[in-house]
Amino acid sequence: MSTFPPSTVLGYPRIGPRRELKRALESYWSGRSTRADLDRAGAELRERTWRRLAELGLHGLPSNTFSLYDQVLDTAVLLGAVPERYRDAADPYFAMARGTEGLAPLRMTKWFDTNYHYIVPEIEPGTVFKLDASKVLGEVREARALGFETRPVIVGPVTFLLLGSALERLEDVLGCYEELLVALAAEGVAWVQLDEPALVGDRAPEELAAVRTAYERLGAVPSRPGLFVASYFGELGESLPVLAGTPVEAIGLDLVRGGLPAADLTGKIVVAGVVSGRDVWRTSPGRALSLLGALQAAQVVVSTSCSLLHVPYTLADEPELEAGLRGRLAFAEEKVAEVVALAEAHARGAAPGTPAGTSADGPVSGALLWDDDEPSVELSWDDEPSVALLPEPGPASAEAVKPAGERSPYPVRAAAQAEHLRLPPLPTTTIGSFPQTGELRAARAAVAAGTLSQADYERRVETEIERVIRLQERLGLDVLVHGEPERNDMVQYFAEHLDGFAVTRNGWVQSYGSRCTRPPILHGDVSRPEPITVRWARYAQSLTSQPVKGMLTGPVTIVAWSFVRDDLPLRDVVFQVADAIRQEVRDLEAAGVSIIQVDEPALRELLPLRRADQAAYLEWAVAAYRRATSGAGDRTQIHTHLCYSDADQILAAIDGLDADVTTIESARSGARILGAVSTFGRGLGPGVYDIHSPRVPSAEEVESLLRRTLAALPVERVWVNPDCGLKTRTYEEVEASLANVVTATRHLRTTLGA
Ligand SMILES: Nc1nc2c(c(=O)[nH]1)N[C@@H](CNc1ccc(C(=O)N[C@@H](CCC(=O)N[C@@H](CCC(=O)N[C@@H](CCC(=O)O)C(=O)O)C(=O)O)C(=O)O)cc1)CN2
Ligand code: MET
Ligand SMILES: [Zn+2]
Repeated sequence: MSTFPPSTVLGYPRIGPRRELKRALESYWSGRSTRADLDRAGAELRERTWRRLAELGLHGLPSNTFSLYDQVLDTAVLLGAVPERYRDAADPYFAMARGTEGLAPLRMTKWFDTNYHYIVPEIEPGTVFKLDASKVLGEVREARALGFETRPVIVGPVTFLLLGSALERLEDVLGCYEELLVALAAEGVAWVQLDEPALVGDRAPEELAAVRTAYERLGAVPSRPGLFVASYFGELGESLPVLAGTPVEAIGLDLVRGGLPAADLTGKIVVAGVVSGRDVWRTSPGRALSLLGALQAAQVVVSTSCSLLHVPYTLADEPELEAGLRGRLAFAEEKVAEVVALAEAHARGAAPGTPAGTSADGPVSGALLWDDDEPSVELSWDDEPSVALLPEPGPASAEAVKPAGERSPYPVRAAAQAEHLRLPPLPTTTIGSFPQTGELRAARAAVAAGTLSQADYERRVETEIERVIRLQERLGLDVLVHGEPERNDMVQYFAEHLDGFAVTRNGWVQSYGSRCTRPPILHGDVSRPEPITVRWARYAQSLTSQPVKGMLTGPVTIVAWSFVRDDLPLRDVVFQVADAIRQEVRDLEAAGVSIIQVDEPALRELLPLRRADQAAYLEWAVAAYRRATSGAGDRTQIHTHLCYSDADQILAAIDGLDADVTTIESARSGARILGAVSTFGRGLGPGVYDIHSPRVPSAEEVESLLRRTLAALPVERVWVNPDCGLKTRTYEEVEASLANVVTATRHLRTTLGA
């Protein structure tokens, strides 16, 4: 087996530094360009990435890290797991990802504990696996034509099947992987990377047995590339000795979140993830080199802890960042430079902390890595003892805040709210955002460019709020929203109005498909200099006699979707944000807003991957939410919103949030949540409209989902709403869909005799 290149990354961003892929995709989807145009845009992005990685001095270049939508969907296509109903679609790949006329898309859910979403493979007993290696081989050839030898990256068989809840199909799938290895060897590929992040979670004995079977079988393929199994997002734990006992030549370890391996890896190549792919902080060279030096292995390769998909492209595109902060940061390109510099230092046998100084061959090598040698503190959410030993966070300000938990019990509040709000049965509402129009986005860009005044911008926001209010009145919705037109994003907007955060101009990170966010950087103590949303809420309420919900993002979500300082326990940081939101809740209430929604869609996302750590997390996360919301009086109705399909796993914690009403994704996931909600003790709105798809649901479809909800919950507690906010949809889609939602609800009310 050949040696492994001394430095590599597990994966790379693919949306393009200026979101070129987003534009190419959306242009193709809207019919403004052809599939060939899209493919050309993809090829340009791949070429640019390989060239840049090589320029930065990286030795082991990955391929197949590009995807037009999602790497798990690509793997399903690779293995032939395309459900029958999509096969005749004009473009089956995007039909699975987004749905088409009359055809709902596949489910989509969060990739482990990240804000990236993957398409859930649909594997039925009748699924026939059949290899289609064209994309993988195509990228290898494409890179080779440019002069680059690459290592294809593919989701591994165990993770793929666990994501598709079909581990029993291991034998069938392994046949395809064996065939793939043979094809790659015939192509002259030296190494292949199989990603197995699922192995960092708790794995049952039969799952560990599947790991053994899989890698013994693949290891036994007579003529094959070297096998590199990559783990990330945590420590392998009990999977490590199993994997180490198979013939795989190289094992990737996340040494940012996990510790040095406990198993004997002296016969293996260790691909050491010492540069974090999950944060934007510079790597401490001292810590990284001592880890590298401590590894006992046949070869130590320097790498990232996971794919760099989760960080922005480059600091070079952020001229406005304050210099002091900037000096502490590294985005993808800078992280690649760190990997290269660490590999050089490690090869020279540098003692920890020795400046590299002389590595003058790369444009960003030495200086970036070494000129500030402050050891950075480890990620605090792995830091259990410090979490346990934390003192209670103090109040945000000297002004005495009421202690958490002082609202009356739910039945008392529910009665007070019913009296005050006088809503019909099955009240209809939406989740907050209405379509973000191109005009609004352009107006924000114009303010940033100095070509539109703040006052003119604010008038446009008001005009949009009025349009949204009138539309909802016309549609006949019961609880209105202002539509969030003033927000670029539900997290970034709050970060821009709180002290302690920095935001980027081009720091885009893919969230799903063509959708991206610019995660703010939470680098200091958080506080709220002044009210954030009150003026918009007050304006919206002034336009109508219907109740308008105030709309806030919860503390866990603000932190989860930001890059967070690593010198404080995560819990402390979340409580700082909770105190700021608490002030906003009280100001909204004082302004006469009688329903306030505090979104917590990322509550599930930060749930630790190992069960042993989950209860402690849920306890403080729920406490932070209650701290943010419990300043409201009994008559004020607190809503929360979560949007992921496996909320059933933490339903008890969601109940613990003590919100009066919870709206939750359900339509996109075939209403599977309904099986678990009967014990839920408060108002609940399982979504009846999948907003991630451009499809308009019919009134019949909505009514049938509502009937299923009513079979699971008492009618007095049921709310009617979409799965999530409407910002990614067009007004045309939204009007038609919401009209059907209202029609279905009214029809159902008549059949209830209500
Ligand atoms: N942070 C976060 N995470 C989340 C969600 C979320 O809403 N926020 N929702 C869930 C699903 N994930 C999502 C992630 C992103 C988007 C989304 O719509 N993102 C927008 C960008 C939002 C944004 O920052 N918009 C800015 C910048 C918009 C822009 O593109 N401006 C143009 C210029 C304006 C123009 O002429 O069009 C440019 O920069 O080129 C604004 O509105 O101000 C997109 O990809 O299109 C939706 C859902 C889970 N995770
Ligand atoms: C990802 S959850 C989104 C909630 C937010 N209030 C919205 O409607 O956009
Ligand atoms: Zn949502």
